[in-house]
Amino acid sequence: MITSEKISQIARCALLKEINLSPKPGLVDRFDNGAHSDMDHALFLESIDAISPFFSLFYESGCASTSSKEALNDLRKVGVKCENAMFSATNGVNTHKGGIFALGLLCGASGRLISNNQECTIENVCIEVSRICDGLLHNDLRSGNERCAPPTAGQLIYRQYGFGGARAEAESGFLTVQRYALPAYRDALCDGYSAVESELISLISLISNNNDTNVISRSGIYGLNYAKVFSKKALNTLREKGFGNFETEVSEMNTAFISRNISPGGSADLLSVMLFLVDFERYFLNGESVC
Ligand SMILES: CC(C)(COP(=O)(O)OP(=O)(O)OC[C@H]1O[C@@H](n2cnc3c(N)ncnc32)[C@H](O[C@H]2O[C@H](COP(=O)(O)OP(=O)(O)OP(=O)(O)O)[C@@H](O)[C@H]2O)[C@@H]1O)[C@@H](O)C(=O)NCCC(=O)NCCS
Ligand SMILES: Nc1ncnc2[nH]cnc12
Repeated sequence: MITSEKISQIARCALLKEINLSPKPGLVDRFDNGAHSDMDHALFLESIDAISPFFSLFYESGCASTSSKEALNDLRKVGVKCENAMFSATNGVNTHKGGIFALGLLCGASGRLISNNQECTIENVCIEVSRICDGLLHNDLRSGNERCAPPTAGQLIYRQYGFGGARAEAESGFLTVQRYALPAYRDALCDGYSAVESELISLISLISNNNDTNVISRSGIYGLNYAKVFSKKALNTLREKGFGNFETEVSEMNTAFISRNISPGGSADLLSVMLFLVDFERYFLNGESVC
């Protein structure tokens, strides 16, 4: 398979694994629609089909770029077209805006690494995303620099609380994923949990650490703190009482999140990022078969 197709397959696979992971608190999954009245599992599959053809375009755009700094503008042009395709497929529902942004950057950064013969490690691809996004938070969100009117939820939350959301995660080289989700995933696999169980543990560790602007826009700072505290408690339950009790607590968290309109969509996007990174390194560095 040619490289752009493989990158595209890894990105699509990350989105499919995320949406199929069930149960997930407050999020759409195979069991229910979480805190959402306008989305369901089938809509996410339609959205993934609409987005997938763009992943090879992000990759090729990264390959063609002459510097990290220059790459962002071209990637964003592909990103806007991809967002439009998503909105047409979902009748205007925002299923994957954050996911397109994060995975589009990762596909573009992969193109830059591979075309420059750099080693395909998780660390290198995250450093490249960080270089591509250098200055993004300041340039997009500093007062007077906003890219669109009316301001988006992300822009308003940055002004009010200073949380940088999807942009800050990308500009940091996905630090929240590297610091919390990946170690949780690897530890869980080492402890003998299945890949899917390990994905759920990673998601809960993301929710307990991520300043998800999607949670804040739907349920305020109260909702963010509630989500963090509840997911920390579930991780303690996992350590003290094992996976069965943890899974029961995740189901209780789902009911509690739904009644408070909490949807950790940013953490779902970061789970997709982690899944992309794991398969990217397994395939391109270690030569393992993935997806
Ligand atoms: C730079 C872009 C991300 C655009 O940013 P923008 O300012 O337009 O949007 P934000 O409000 O900043 O949020 C973007 C999405 O990022 C996800 N997210 C939030 N916090 C984090 C985080 N800490 N880490 C990672 N990702 C994060 C989140 O996406 C998920 O939630 C969406 C579903 O939410 P939902 O509440 O159901 O739907 P909404 O439409 O938001 O509200 P309702 O009306 O339904 O109540 C879903 O997309 C998930 O993926 C945030 O939504 C980037 O998109 C970009 O550059 N785009 C190109 C166009 C462009 O340049 N735009 C710049 C501004 S015009
Ligand atoms: N499974 C999911 N449910 C709701 N919002 C999301 N954003 C990304 N994945 C999501």
